[in-house]
Amino acid sequence: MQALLKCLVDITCQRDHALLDSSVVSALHELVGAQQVRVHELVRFREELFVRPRVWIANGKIESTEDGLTAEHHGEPITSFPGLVESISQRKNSVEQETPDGQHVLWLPVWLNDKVNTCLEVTHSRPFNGDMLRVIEGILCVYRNYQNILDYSERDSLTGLLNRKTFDEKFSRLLSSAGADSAPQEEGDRRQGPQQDIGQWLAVVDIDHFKRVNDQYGHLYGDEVLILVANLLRSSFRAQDRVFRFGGEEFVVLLRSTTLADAHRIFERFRTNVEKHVFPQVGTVTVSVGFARISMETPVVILGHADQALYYAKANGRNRVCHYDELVSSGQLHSEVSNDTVEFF
Ligand SMILES: Nc1nc2c(ncn2[C@@H]2O[C@H](COP(=O)(O)OP(=O)(O)OP(=O)(O)O)[C@@H](O)[C@H]2O)c(=O)[nH]1
Repeated sequence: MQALLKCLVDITCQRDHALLDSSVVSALHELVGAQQVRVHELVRFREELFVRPRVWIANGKIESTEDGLTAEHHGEPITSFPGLVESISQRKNSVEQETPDGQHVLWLPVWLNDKVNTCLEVTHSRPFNGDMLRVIEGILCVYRNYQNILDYSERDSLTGLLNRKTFDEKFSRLLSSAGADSAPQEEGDRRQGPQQDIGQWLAVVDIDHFKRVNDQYGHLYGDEVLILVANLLRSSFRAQDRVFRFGGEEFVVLLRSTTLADAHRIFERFRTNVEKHVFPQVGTVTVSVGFARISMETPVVILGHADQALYYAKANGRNRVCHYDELVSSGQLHSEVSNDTVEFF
């Protein structure tokens, strides 16, 4: 009883998804004597679902995959885990399986509004008995409720995108984990051509003449446009990219591990997706995008570069995508740090 209470206290004092995952893994390991506990995330890539371990316990030590910009690995196709497929397709809370080497594996999808983004995998040397299952199900309920609360504080209530507070908290961490990937290339790598020049990219997206939408159609239609643009953002980028509502009609996208040519193509595709979309009552809406490479500079500088490219796009016709380095090298923009965003960091 005391061990259970201690685990509940540990779980409910967390203010961060990664720490919450770790405390749930430790709790299940301790309370049911599980040999292995893993938290997986389900990632959709090219219409296929993949299972990617996020946090697990190995030899009594908690391990995790960093939420890094370089996290390109999609994981294993979900079809490699028949127990998980069965639990999701039959909308079960858990499915137990015995492996060929006599281990017992319990798959537990974390259902949130009929959707599963996360699941737990608990492995034990013995079959799970009633007491163990009751403890696991109780911890799973606390985990689900707490994930809901954390989601609520990390997300913008209108669009459901990650909010600016989350960006401020996470960007420095994402930058440090992207450090190695963003380091300047060696001469030998550079000779392989621009296709090898993989980078991480930050874009600031702003709806054009949004004030006119509010003034002409009212705030309710303005809000509807924000929600629809947020949906287009979600569907235009990959699961491992991150999209934030930064405030008002401004959004920030972190695009992971791609070349400059692809970054251009991806942001252009998003821009045309918005341009082609028919917004109820309002009709056509366009967006301007400024983007910059995520370098070893500080977050303020990187955000400032993307902002400068955005202002250039706004001042030069709107409904376009501009890249900071290209504007600087072509002499259209002078290299200087915008101080507009300094207050955030
Ligand atoms: N409906 C709605 N409007 C918002 C929200 N947040 C900010 N706005 C409005 O967004 C508008 C932003 O206007 P401006 O900054 O002048 O920019 P703009 O009209 O988009 O013009 P450009 O950016 O120069 O193309 C203001 O009218 C704000 O009131 C929101 O949550 N809902």
